[in-house]
Amino acid sequence: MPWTLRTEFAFDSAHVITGYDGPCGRLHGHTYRVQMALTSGRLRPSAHIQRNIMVADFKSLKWAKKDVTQGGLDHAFLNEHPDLRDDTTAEVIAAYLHRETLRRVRECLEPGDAGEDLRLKVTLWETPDSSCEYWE
Ligand SMILES: Nc1nc2c(c(=O)[nH]1)N=C([C@H](O)[C@H](O)COP(=O)(O)OP(=O)(O)OP(=O)(O)O)CN2
Ligand SMILES: [Zn+2]
Repeated sequence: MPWTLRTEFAFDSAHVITGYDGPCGRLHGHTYRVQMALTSGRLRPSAHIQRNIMVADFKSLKWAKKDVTQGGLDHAFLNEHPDLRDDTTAEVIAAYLHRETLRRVRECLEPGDAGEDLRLKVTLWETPDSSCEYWE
């Protein structure tokens, strides 16, 4: 694929891995770091520009850094999130970020463009030395 768009951001959230026999089973928080890598075989317009000059708008990959009251994951209690609930591992959060980001990117495509060439890899760091990658 000719283009890979990469962007990184962070969000701060609290969580409990429900049922975990150890410290992660108690309420605690992380500054999660995320890298989104979106590969594409062609360039497209975005919500802000009509010419075919973007893989996707960087803004569309960074929705999760918004406050939880604005639809993101910042300053959230992740266990209250309807897509996460008890299972707030890095694996489950990374899969959710992947699913929701691709849904949002596809929602912005022009009629007739299914975005079959788009491939997304999400890397989520829960701590500076522990991360999870999710891609299809
Ligand atoms: N496969 C997974 N294992 C663990 C996860 C996870 O999401 N997936 N999460 C946790 C806890 O949330 C914990 O807060 C993070 O674990 P860890 O990297 O061990 O963090 P520490 O900084 O506390 O590590 P130490 O090196 O032990 O100090 C646990 N496991
Ligand atoms: Zn944790």
